[in-house]
Amino acid sequence: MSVIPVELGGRSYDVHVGRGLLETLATIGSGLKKNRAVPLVADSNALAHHGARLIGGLESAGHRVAIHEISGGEAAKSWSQLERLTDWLLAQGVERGDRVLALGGGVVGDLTGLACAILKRGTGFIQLPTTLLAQVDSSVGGKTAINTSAGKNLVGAFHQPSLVLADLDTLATLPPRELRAGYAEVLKYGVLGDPAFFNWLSDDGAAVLSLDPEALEHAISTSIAAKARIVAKDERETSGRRALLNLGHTFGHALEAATGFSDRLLHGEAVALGMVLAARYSARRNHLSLDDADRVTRVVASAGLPTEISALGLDCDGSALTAHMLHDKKMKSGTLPFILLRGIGEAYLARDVDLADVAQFLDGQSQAH
Ligand SMILES: NC(=O)c1ccc[n+]([C@@H]2O[C@H](COP(=O)([O-])OP(=O)(O)OC[C@H]3O[C@@H](n4cnc5c(N)ncnc54)[C@H](O)[C@@H]3O)[C@@H](O)[C@H]2O)c1
Ligand SMILES: O=C(O)C(=O)C[C@@H](O)[C@H](O)[C@H](O)COP(=O)(O)O
Ligand SMILES: [Zn+2]
Repeated sequence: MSVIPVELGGRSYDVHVGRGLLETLATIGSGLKKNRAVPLVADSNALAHHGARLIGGLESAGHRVAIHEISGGEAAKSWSQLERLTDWLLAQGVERGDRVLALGGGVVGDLTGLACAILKRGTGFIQLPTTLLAQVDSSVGGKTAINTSAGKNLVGAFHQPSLVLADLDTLATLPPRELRAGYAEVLKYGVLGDPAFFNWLSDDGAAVLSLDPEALEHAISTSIAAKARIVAKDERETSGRRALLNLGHTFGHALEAATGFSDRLLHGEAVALGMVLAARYSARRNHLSLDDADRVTRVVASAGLPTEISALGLDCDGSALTAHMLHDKKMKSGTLPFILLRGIGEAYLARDVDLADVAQFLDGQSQAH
């Protein structure tokens, strides 16, 4: 078991990583109240597989639990689900000092986090991530959001949880495709800032994907620690440091929009392909060697993640993809910075990228393979 602090002054919290954690929630200083039922917002699959351990542990400690179930992936990050959830939390009589539990992947975490950010202008919540992606990324750092018809995560807030429990036992029931999608965000930490981690993943990534206990814990703890360090320095993405966590996302979010936020392309898959595109675009600008761009492509491909736009069967061209990027939250004074690479482990913010050139590059990518 390891405990990784996220240092944010008065809003600091710990991320616990280990096995059998869900059943111990009530005993690890979680601040849950006993005067009314603990509100649990749960992904339906996570609830079916792991709810009993969590609820059993809470009930043995004298808590009652009220459950709000959410089903259905990315589509649940919507205004209608946000309204349903906030109405339910109000009906439960939730107070600001309570702790709402979010059990599930990034979808439930993002939705619950946003509901808690706006409920009574700020209500406490605890992240109980049950996907690899949520454990290494979305449960940490306080970005919360829903999607709108204009694009991805366009309505949201920064709202930190008070505790995160990443229970590795939950990953045993995760579909292989979801595990690979989460692995894309693990790879991201190596590509953006940690060449030794990238090399380790290139050599031992298969052990992570086969849920080897030691490899898994190392990959997850290293990823969380990397994210915690960045978030502690730039919580609200103002200095440019946190924007590096967006590596692969400028391309990725546009691809998610182009595929209608559907199961055709999961968020992690879009990030994987987006990282490959960021590496190839960096090479096009002669900032990254072709050899390093190929290394990124190979490590993504060897995890069974997508590396070619052409395989998506999109019916839109490069300029349609760059049009989606115009809503990107990094946009400043009409210019969109891109996270590009000078080397593996050396991401930087490029503020001089011409979107017309990106569109041309994307057209080339769609035809190249
Ligand atoms: N806030 C952030 O910083 C941040 C970071 C990265 C990603 N995200 C967001 O996270 C979302 C993606 O999250 P995700 O990949 O976890 O997807 P998800 O929440 O949709 O979960 C993926 C699938 O796994 C199922 N599932 C969850 N836990 C399970 C378990 N233990 N066993 C079996 N099935 C299980 C779910 O029902 C769902 O079908 C995207 O919306 C993305 O934008 C946010
Ligand atoms: O925590 C961050 O910062 C990230 O950028 C992590 C990303 O993996 C995540 O997908 C995030 O939600 C994207 O943020 P957005 O600001 O581009 O919506
Ligand atoms: Zn992401």
